[in-house]
Amino acid sequence: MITKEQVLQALSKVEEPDLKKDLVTLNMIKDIEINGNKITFTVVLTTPACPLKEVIKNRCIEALTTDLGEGLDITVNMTAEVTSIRNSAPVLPGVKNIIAISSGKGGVGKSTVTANLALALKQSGAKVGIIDADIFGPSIPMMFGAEDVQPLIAPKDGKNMIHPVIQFGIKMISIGFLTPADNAVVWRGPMASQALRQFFGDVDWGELDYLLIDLPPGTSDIHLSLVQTVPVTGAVIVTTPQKVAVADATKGLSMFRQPQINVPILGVVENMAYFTPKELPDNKYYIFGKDGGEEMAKKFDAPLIGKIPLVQGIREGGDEGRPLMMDEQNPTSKAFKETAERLAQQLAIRNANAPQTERVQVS
Ligand SMILES: Nc1ncnc2c1ncn2[C@@H]1O[C@H](COP(=O)(O)OP(=O)(O)OP(=O)(O)O)[C@@H](O)[C@H]1O
Repeated sequence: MITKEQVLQALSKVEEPDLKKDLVTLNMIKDIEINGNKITFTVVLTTPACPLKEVIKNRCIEALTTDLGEGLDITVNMTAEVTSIRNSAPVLPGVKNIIAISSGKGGVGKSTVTANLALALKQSGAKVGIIDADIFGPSIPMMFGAEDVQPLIAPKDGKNMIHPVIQFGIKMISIGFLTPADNAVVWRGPMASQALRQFFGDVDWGELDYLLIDLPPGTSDIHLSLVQTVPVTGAVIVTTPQKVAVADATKGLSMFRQPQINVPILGVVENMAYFTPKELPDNKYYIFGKDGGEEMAKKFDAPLIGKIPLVQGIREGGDEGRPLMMDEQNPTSKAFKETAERLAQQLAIRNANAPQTERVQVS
């Protein structure tokens, strides 16, 4: 008769390819049931967006067959619980990961990438939120077709809390929901920083796997307010391959790596990496230069997590308030899906290997 111990013994030979430890040590095997030659168990992955789901599943079956023989009836259920190192965080304990999305130069597509990555993560089964931290030029409400929506304000535990707007299954907050768009530009720096702090302290975010922060371009007061307000789990740098964009993105990357800030870089996204006309699908035109983001990632030893093409549908999706990821059949959605998977993967690796980021203290 097959025992639970034998099953665990076999599965302890399967390594999680990213975390480089076996599934049993990582506590990823749950609910083993054995009935004659029928074995059922669950593998709890570190993210529903795990790109290695099938690989891990097949390796489990292989390991069991090798150890316990052919002719087994094996059912592997794959589920996921997003990992977090924020368990005892004083601010937003229900939010597992806070991810800053940053760029150097303006207009490189940071908000577009944020919106589509959020949707790709959500489609994988994760709970996702966005803070539009671009107080001076908020674009998230428009990109999600939610410009006229006003968030609800309701008391919770004796305090008035803002409920995030929920659009396409993503919880979001933006200054654009709270003030008329024309007002935002005249805000002074300290007021903008105060608004950002309120997005953390006065919004009822509930439980989230990933909270994406769409930062303003450059390295601003808002960036510093962010790292002073919450420990940021990691940062993503968005750039086009263009020289000036890469030069500015490098400054952004270096800021997160400064010893007193010390936010891990989860990856670089090269946006507008190439253009492929519909009528010539095999041709690639490098309108903004070639591989600039990739080279930057290499130089700074950061993972390149995606190359997004320049596609009319991406621009149209943004302008029409329905990001391209809402159309899962669109061939370009694959680029965002894969980028989201690599982001989730890098985050799981980061959470397995490094402690909580410290909040930056003002001295
Ligand atoms: N891959 C792409 N293909 C086509 N258009 C794109 C792509 N990425 C972004 N865009 C378009 O480029 C414009 C700028 O994008 P977006 O607003 O996301 O940039 P940003 O870096 O967030 O800008 P800001 O500096 O204002 O914060 C938008 O019109 C958007 O639709």
